[in-house]
Amino acid sequence: MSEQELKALRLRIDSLDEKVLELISERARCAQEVARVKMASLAEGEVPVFYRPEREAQVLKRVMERNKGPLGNEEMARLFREIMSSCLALEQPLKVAYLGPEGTFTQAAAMKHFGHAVISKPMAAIDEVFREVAAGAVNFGVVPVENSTEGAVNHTLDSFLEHDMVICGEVELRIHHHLLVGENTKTDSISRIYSHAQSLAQCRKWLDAHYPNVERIAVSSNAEAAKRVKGEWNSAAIAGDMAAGLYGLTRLAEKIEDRPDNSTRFLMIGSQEVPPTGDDKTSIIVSMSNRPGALHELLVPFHENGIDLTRIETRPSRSGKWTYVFFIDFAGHHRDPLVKSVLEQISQEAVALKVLGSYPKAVL
Ligand SMILES: C=C(O[C@@H]1C=C(C(=O)O)C=C[C@H]1O)C(=O)O
Repeated sequence: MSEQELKALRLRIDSLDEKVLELISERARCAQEVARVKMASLAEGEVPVFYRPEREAQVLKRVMERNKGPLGNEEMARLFREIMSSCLALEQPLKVAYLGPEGTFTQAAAMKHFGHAVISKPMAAIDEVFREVAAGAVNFGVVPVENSTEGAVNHTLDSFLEHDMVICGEVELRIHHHLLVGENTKTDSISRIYSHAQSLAQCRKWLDAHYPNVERIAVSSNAEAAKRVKGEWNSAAIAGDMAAGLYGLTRLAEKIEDRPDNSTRFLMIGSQEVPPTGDDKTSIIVSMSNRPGALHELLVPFHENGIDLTRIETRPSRSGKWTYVFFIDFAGHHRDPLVKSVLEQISQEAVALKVLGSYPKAVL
């Protein structure tokens, strides 16, 4: 390609960038107008709601449907995710608490869902994320809820039993783990490997094959593991890209998770009810009396009404020995007439039924 051709193309890019810049600014001004209209139409004492997850899901879906390439749908949606995040921050910067410290997969999930224009606050434990949201110190919290290799995150499920929270969204993240070492690590004399228990479990076979005799030490998070390695010459950490970057560690081995599709699902928790988008999920907690056929009775209404159950999990109820609660996720919104009637049928048989929230299915 000649210099001449390159120069012409760069001029074209400059002129396109000017148009993109102007259009983004116009979009941002529109978002400011939306804020003005929302404020003007408030009733006495009503609190304005700036963040609309159902609208954001629709915007991203529309972008993906209309995208003709060459950028892929996910890539394009990611760019629009950031534009919306910045536009919303003009209306109101969201405050989001997540399971920290900085560099955790939960932080990456928070950024994937809300974009980078949020004020994010790392918390030391899942329960603290719930408490921070309940106290009103942040608008939303982000917590892991299940992993495709290791199953439920029980701390999160149990926290739902203790706090009144509304689930406002979900996001899924592919989890890639690396074996990380610091500048001073003697790589041939590694005697301990730090990571979160979930990550150690997700890499169990790889560790058995490559480091069978090395001590595996579970710490509070992958980011904490990465932090420890920085100051030790004989240890390594299993963690992801964010933690590696944050603590300046290098990858001794990449993508060491046992299952290549290893993914974690995260929930956004808050106090805001989300209206239907037409492609939603609902999460409920149900406790049934301890008698034969109780689980069957719970599931029949879903089957009879053709409602797709996406997940069912059992936890001790904490209100009696050997009594249980069921966490159930299914397709649909609790305001859909069909879902409403299913929930009514269940509540007739159940000891207790609580809708944790209906929210758009993960778009990104
Ligand atoms: C602009 C709005 O407010 C926020 C910003 C959005 C955007 O930038 O597209 C979408 C939904 C809201 O989170 C709106 O409610 O439409």
